[in-house]
Amino acid sequence: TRGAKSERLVFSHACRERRTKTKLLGCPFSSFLAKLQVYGKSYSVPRKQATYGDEGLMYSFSGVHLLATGHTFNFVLINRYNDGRDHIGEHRDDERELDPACPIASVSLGLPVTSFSDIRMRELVLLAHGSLLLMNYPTTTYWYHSLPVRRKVKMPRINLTFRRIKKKRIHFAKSFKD
Ligand SMILES: O=C(O)CCC(=O)C(=O)O
Ligand SMILES: [Fe+2]
Repeated sequence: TRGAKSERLVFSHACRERRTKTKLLGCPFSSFLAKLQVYGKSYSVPRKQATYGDEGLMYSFSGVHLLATGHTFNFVLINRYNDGRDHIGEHRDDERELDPACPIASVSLGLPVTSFSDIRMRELVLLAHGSLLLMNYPTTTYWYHSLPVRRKVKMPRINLTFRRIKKKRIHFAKSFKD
């Protein structure tokens, strides 16, 4: 549990709200503003950036060099919750085909009222519209979470979870189809 907690990385609008007890423990974003060069002049990049890609790959623009963190996703699961009656029960994303070394990146779009809870740590996280929740190992294996039914909610919400599925399983799925 301690390990799971210290590994969890959260970045969302929710982090700045008092309603969540979850602390901003770390962020995959650069801690400094990079300098870019435009027509020989140096400017601070007016935003934070994070990279995902094959380890060692680098993307450079205007004198800024972004090195990939080594995490790549090969699968995205899109959940559409039509209204507050659609929900997901308590679960862990610990399926065997998921590569546990790869974080799960969860992007929430739509109604910002949805909460995400850990049953053992009793934490509530507000997943705001546009928020990114990054679940690092071992969070994915140990962290229970759910979206309970909210009968008063009439608006839809979409959630995208970017994951990495082990290649072996992909081959298995292909041969199963044939
Ligand atoms: O919709 C969400 O925020 C959670 C989705 C989820 O936990 C899952 O698909 O495994
Ligand atoms: Fe999940």
